Amino acid sequence: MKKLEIIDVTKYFDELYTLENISLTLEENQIVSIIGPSGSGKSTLFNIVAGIEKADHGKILIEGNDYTGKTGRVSYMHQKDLLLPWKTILDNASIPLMIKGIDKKVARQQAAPYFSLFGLEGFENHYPHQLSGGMRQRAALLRTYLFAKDIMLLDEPFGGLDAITKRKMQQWLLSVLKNLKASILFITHDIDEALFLSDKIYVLSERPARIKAIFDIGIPRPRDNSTFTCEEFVSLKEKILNLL
Ligand SMILES: Nc1ncnc2c1ncn2[C@@H]1O[C@H](COP(=O)(O)OP(=O)(O)OP(=O)(O)O)[C@@H](O)[C@H]1O
Repeated sequence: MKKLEIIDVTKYFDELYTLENISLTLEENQIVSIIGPSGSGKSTLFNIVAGIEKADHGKILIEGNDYTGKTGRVSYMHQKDLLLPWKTILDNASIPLMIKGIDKKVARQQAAPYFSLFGLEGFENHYPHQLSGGMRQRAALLRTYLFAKDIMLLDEPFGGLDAITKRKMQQWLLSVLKNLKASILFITHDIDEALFLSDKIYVLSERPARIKAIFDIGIPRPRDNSTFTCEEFVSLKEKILNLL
């Protein structure tokens, strides 16, 4: 099933031509990555999907319904985790439920069962500064997930992490997705990351961003460390590198 369709989206910021006829499809339970040069318009595209920014032309369909310009349907996580430093991890995770009008106590009760799946069990009452970088990102991912469980927009969620933590987080994300039904649109500058995680990769051009190429990633799952050196991975990586 098509969870999300971006149809022919064009965007100008005054004279600045940013997105040119972008169309993209995210199927249910897929991870689709977007790779493109800095400043090409990837975050702008996410803002349009989230309804925060208006497109000059084009549509956003979610499960076939028109969500162009509407907020609140998909969850969205930025590179900087933005956990509130004065709130515990449990209270941070409860925020999206409270935004939806759920009482604080009930929100905590609903968020708590996810802590073990997100590798945060025992840290419910800790504050963000007491957690490692990877744990903070998992907490931010949990908070994002609790806002809208089925469609998540992740804008370089592991961009600020060291290489080893990043690799662990990618593996963790794939394993956790076996238990959570979620469709993910993922922005990254990291080709290895895109290839490791994705079912499909869209490569964007310099601004105005056009779709330069679309790759279906048939690398078998489950993926593990050996994925990074398999023939298909290496050959796709070379093709993408040549496009950027
Ligand atoms: N609100 C805005 N007003 C004017 N220009 C904007 C606005 N938001 C973004 N831009 C411009 O649009 C272009 C695309 O920005 P955007 O942040 O979407 O790129 P990006 O591909 O996400 O970049 P990066 O990979 O560096 O995060 C940039 O030139 C940026 O300066």
